[in-house]
Amino acid sequence: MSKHVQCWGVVPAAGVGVRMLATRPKQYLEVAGASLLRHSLRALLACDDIRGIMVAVSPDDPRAAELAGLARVQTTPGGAQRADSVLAALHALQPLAADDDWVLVHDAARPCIDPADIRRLMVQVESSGSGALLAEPVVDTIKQVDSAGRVEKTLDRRHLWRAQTPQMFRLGELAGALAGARQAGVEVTDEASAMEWAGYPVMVVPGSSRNLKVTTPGDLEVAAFYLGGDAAIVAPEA
Ligand SMILES: Nc1ccn([C@@H]2O[C@H](COP(=O)(O)OP(=O)(O)OP(=O)(O)O)[C@@H](O)[C@H]2O)c(=O)n1
Ligand SMILES: C[C@](O)(CO)[C@H](O)COP(=O)(O)O
Repeated sequence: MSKHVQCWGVVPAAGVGVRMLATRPKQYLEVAGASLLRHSLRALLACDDIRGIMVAVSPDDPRAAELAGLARVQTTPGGAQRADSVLAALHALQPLAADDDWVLVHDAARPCIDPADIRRLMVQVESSGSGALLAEPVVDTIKQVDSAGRVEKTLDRRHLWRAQTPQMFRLGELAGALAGARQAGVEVTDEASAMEWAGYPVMVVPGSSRNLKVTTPGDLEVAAFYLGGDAAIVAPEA
């Protein structure tokens, strides 16, 4: 990153993890000796160019205390939807950062991200000047299906990519796009969708399939494989 424009991290970690069917929000499940959230933070913290990281956490969850004292990490209350949590974290960063600064938004639920892939995204964004996200080309044949289960058509996979995180945009533009989408009632499931909606160019940078989002119990086993450890079975809490 150039000297005057800084780079920050935002980690949405305020979800409930309904699809994980666990006894605690999935970002606090342990794999290979650390929570998913800690693995995700570790990868971002390995990038020296990231000045600081704002983590959006559930205000009611005492587990967020596990982040206390971590250098370069601060927390702020998240919101009802992922986009609300990201916007809350951007607002919390605004007193520390400039609108032109870059922000890398990375899901707490993507613990297997390789710091080398984060750096590749940063280099690409710096050289092109356009915001970008890590993404994976689709390798399957994809069907568009109607509500009755009838195939309408087969999509051209040469133009289809699976969005991952980190997603990297300028702080002011991203905050404006997310706030605008919310005000217009447009539901966005990632930062790139808000930026597309607001009319900004967005590029993809090829990522790796190891950067999976841990969504269901089976994903935890895959994450444990990549992180080189066991996935803890979380017993119901007293
Ligand atoms: N209100 C929300 C919802 C999600 N997230 C975060 O966004 C990331 C990706 O979201 P997802 O995988 O959908 O997480 P959950 O919403 O927790 O999962 P589910 O939909 O199964 O409840 C996760 O790190 C999650 O903690 C968040 O910060 N605030
Ligand atoms: C941001 C994301 O991880 C990109 O794949 C994804 O959109 C998260 O949202 P979801 O709740 O799983 O739809």
